Amino acid sequence: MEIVADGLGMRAGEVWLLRDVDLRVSPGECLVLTGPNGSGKSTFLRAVYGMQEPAEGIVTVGGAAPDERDRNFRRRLSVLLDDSDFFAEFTPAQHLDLLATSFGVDLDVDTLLAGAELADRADVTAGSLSAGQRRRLLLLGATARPFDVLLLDEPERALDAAGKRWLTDVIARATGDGAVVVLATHHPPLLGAADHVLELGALEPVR
Ligand SMILES: Nc1ncnc2c1ncn2[C@@H]1O[C@H](COP(=O)(O)OP(=O)(O)OP(=O)(O)O)[C@@H](O)[C@H]1O
Repeated sequence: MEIVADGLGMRAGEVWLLRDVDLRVSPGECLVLTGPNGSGKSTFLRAVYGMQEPAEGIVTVGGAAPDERDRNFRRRLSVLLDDSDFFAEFTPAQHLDLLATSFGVDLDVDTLLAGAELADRADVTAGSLSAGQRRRLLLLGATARPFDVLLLDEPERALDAAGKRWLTDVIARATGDGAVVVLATHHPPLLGAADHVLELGALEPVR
């Protein structure tokens, strides 16, 4: 599913966060969004997910306007924008079982948990995981399910050095499988995954 922005402009109140953005991200490619706090990275991700309308121009996903309310659309986009996809009373193994059931896929839960270094945490309630372990579980959930597009907002949050290397591998696997990945980051090494970089931060007043 290709992502296309054509003359895209997004505002926050009386400033343009981004304007006149033209880009095309094809299957197998990764777009990395960079820029300081408040520069519009999350806003761009919300536009791609159809949560926020552009003020100008258009963004399309797979040739159509994105709509997060559309179930078929949501099944093709995997999104990790905050920590909400998380059930504190479920164990990591139960999270992955639930995912396998809802997407009708077989998941090798033990291998996935081992890859995320969560094997010894498989059967404790997720509410008792550390911040970095919780992030690993969320990333695992977002990437173990089928998707054509993966949207990640600061996926490196709370990860240690080994976790960040694992994240890099997970992203490479996703693009290698032909998905489009769009991620916002404050972790410069993730720019190594980028086929395209959108640098935000030139806030311009709305006249
Ligand atoms: N719902 C909203 N209503 C009004 N303004 C908003 C809303 N959401 C975000 N903003 C504003 O838009 C600007 C961009 O926010 P955004 O979250 O997109 O930045 P970001 O680049 O992701 O920042 P960070 O690096 O801190 O995550 C900020 O000034 C923010 O206050």
